[in-house]
Amino acid sequence: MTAEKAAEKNTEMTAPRTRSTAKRFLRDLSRQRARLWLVVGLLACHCVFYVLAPAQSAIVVNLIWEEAKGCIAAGRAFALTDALTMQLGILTSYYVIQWATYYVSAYLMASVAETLTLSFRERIAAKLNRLPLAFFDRHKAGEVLARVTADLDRISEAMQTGLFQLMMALGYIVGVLWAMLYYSPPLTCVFLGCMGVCLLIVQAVSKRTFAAAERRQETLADLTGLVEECYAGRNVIRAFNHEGATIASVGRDVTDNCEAQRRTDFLTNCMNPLMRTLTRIALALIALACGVQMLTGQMSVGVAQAFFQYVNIGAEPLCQAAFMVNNLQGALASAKRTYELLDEPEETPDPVPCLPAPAGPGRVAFESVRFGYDPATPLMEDVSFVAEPGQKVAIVGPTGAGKTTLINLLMRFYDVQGGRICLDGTPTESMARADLRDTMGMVLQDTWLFGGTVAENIAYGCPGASREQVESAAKAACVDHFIRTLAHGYDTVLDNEGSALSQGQRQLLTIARVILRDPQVIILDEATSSVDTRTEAAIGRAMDRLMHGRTSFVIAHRLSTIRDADLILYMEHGTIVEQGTHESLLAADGKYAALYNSQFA
Ligand SMILES: Nc1ncnc2c1ncn2[C@@H]1O[C@H](COP(=O)(O)OP(=O)(O)OP(=O)(O)O)[C@@H](O)[C@H]1O
Repeated sequence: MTAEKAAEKNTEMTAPRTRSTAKRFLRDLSRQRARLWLVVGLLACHCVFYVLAPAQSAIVVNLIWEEAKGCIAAGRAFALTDALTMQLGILTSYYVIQWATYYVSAYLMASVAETLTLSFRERIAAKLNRLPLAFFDRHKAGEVLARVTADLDRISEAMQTGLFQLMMALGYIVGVLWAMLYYSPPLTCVFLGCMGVCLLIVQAVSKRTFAAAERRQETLADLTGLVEECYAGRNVIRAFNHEGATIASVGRDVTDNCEAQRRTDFLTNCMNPLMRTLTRIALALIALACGVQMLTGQMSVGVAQAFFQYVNIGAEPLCQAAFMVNNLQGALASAKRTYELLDEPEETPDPVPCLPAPAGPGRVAFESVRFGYDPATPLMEDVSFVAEPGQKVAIVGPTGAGKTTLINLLMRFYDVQGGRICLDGTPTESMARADLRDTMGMVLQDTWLFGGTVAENIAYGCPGASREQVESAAKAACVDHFIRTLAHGYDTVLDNEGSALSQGQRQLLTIARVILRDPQVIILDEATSSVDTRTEAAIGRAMDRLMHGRTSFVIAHRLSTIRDADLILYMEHGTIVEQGTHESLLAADGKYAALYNSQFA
């Protein structure tokens, strides 16, 4: 299949999609039907007075013409007659009404557009919270960001320009045709002939514009995703001297976006000169006919100039048609991408009614759990173990063994595909996710701090906590002393996710956050390798305090810290291949013993 045929097929396939997107978009828009009807009413009023103004100007011009001819014949000076003054007053009032109705309707349209954008943003924000983590595994942050920013901005812009102008253009054309038919039906037919040709061209081009605009938004999302990735990985890029390759790949995405933008702009701009030429031909023909009718006395000077004004008013929307169509097609392409995000399959909803999360004591049981990120290729086939209340469970194994996955399932970031996980005898899938997560506290390697004060960051899981509670959590996490050395102590604002803090300091703050939350079950991803020995000792003490009296899961990277664990799970290829205490596993002389001996022998 040639490239042109493929493009043709693509264009044919986009037509039904465009229609269904347009229908859905109109449904969303109709939620503000009262304000929209007001806009339509005001615009109709604006168009009526816009179209009446040339007719009124014909009366004024004819009066001036008659008065001027009378003055020349009588040899007197030109003076404003009462009739002329009154007609001039009426003409001025038409212009004032036109202006006022235009501005009020434009203001209302802007508010309709912004309210719609706001509702899309709210729906997307709520949706992002309901999407499973698998969605975020598949999509780059920048790509999602582009839908929330660039796509929604385009919809808003198109409504305020494209849709608004389209409604106004339709009003002008209807009014102008009515006025033209009143003055001269034959000349109106000339104008209608030109308009028909223009509309055929617009229709042919608009079919292609949707596909072009969709491609433009896609390339923009790819570019945003890549730039976001490069920004986040800037240190690694420099460390590996990959600046050149990175610039080249950004360059490729920029070129793709530029190409898509160029095609969309070309489709818009190529039509304008063509439309102008066609309308100029219509104007020339009409001017010729008006001249002949004036010379034969069939048309007055005032009517001729009014007719000319009507042709201009009617021609302008035709010249702008490509712009309006492009604008609206671009908005539809953006709306389609927004709906795609809103239609993404969500996490399975919490059961109704759901069981309350047990208040304690924190017994966790995995019962024949089966799971795979891709259900077709299971990672875990039959994972079972029990963590008794207050026990420390260490999870060890080579990289990619499934340690993090086990935690992801416990937190219900992903749902199990077989078997079940119970907390104090209650299956976790029978509880609301929020209730389950309330019982758990996580300290990850990937510490996350947000732009706010140190105190706010510690109180993230308990927004109502008092300053005393925050400070005592910080003391328990061995980070109080460090916080007091900061410029504003607990009120120091952390910028850029706390990037000015060291990895160890960030981890101590996240430990304080979990201590304050006081959960039943603790999950620790041990990450002490990147900190100095003093900080490591402080983190170790803080973690011990955190785990004291609570069921805890520790993803251990160094076996020295887990000799005292009540249960050690040794994992490989998603399966627990050995479980027991340190002593029993050493005695069994299996894989754990081999790993331990490789580290300490
Ligand atoms: N979001 C994901 N989507 C698809 N596959 C994943 C995802 N996360 C992990 N995996 C795969 O699942 C397997 C287990 O990964 P997991 O992160 O649980 O290992 P791990 O034992 O925690 O490794 P490490 O010690 O390196 O952190 C790996 O093969 C990994 O490639």
